[in-house]
Amino acid sequence: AHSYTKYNTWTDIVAWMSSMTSSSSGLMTKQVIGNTYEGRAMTVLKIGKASSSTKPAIFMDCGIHAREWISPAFCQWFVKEALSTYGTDSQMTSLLDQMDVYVLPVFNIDGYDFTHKSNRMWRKTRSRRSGSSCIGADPNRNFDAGWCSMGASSNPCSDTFCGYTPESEIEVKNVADFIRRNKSTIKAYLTIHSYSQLLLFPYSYTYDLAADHNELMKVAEGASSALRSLYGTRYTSGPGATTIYPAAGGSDDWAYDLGVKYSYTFELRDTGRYGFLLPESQIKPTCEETMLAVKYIAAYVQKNL
Ligand SMILES: Nc1ncc(C[C@H](C[SeH])C(=O)O)cc1Cl
Ligand SMILES: [Zn+2]
Ligand SMILES: [Zn+2]
Ligand SMILES: [Zn+2]
Ligand SMILES: [Zn+2]
Ligand SMILES: [Zn+2]
Repeated sequence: AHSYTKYNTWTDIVAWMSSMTSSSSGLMTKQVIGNTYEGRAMTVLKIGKASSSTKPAIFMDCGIHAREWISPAFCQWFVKEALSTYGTDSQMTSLLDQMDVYVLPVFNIDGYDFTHKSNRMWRKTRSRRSGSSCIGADPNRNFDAGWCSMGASSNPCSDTFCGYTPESEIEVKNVADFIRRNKSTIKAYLTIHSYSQLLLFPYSYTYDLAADHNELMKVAEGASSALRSLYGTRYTSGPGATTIYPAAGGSDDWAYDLGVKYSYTFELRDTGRYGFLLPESQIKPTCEETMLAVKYIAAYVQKNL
C-alpha cells in the first residue's frame, strides 16, 4: 500500500494518483501526456484553484533518473502538502489561487520500476534499439541543449548515453512537447534529483554565465538558506558546469533556453554516506526541508509575475 514515508512501487503510485485526484474536490486534476517506451502512462498532476482562465504555472518533475528514489518521494510529499495545507497555509493558498503547479511524479517510469524489480542502481530509460545489446539512454543528456557536446557519451552502453538524436527517448519527447505546448504560461521549471545537496541552475552545457545568472543565484541562495533553517542541512548553489560538472542535454538548460527563466535542478540528500540508497527514515526530514526551498522559489516567482 502507499506510504509517504516509503519508496512506493509504481503500482502504488498509480493508485495514489487516482485516489488523491478524486478526493481533491477539484483542486487537482490529472492528465496523461504520453506513454513510456514500455507503455506506462506518464501522468501529470495539475494542482491549483479551478479557473476558467489560464493561470501562470510552475512545472516540477521527479524521477528522471531511475535510482534516485528520494526524488519521486518528494513529488508525492509535495502533492500531499499542497492539497492538505491549501486553505490553512497562507502561502500555499495564495500560490494555488494565483498559479497552477504541474507535477510529474515519475518521469522515467520504466527505469523506476526496473530499479524496484531488478537493478537498484539503474539510471537510464529502458529503450531498446537494434544494433546494440545495451539498453536505455540518459534522459538528462537527451534534451536538445548543446546535445551530446560534453559530459555525455555516444556509446549506447554508457550510463550517460545521450541517445541517437535529441528527444530520441519518448519520455523526453513527451515532457518537452508538454512544456512547449504550455511555454507561454510556465514561469518556472524544477527538476528533482539526488544526491549531493546542490541547487543547480543553467548552464551545464557551457561555462558561460546565463543572462539571468545574478538573479538565479540570488534566488538559489535564498532557497538554500530557507532549506537550512529547518535541520541545518547545507546545500551549495551555482551553475551546473562549475558546481557539479559540465554536461550537455539536460532538462534545466533546455527549459531555460526555451524561455523558462527560473529553471533549477535540485540534488537532494545526502552527500555520499548512503547516496542513492537514502534510508526511508530520512524521507520525512528531506521532504520537509525541501518543501521550504520549493515554496521559497514559488513565492519569488509569484512576486515577479
Ligand atoms: N543540465 C544538467 N543539470 C544537472 C545535471 C546533474 C545531474 C545530476 Se544526477 C545529472 O548528471 O544528470 C546534469 C545536467 Cl546535463
Ligand atoms: Zn504497496
Ligand atoms: Zn520496491
Ligand atoms: Zn539525476
Ligand atoms: Zn544526481
Ligand atoms: Zn509538512
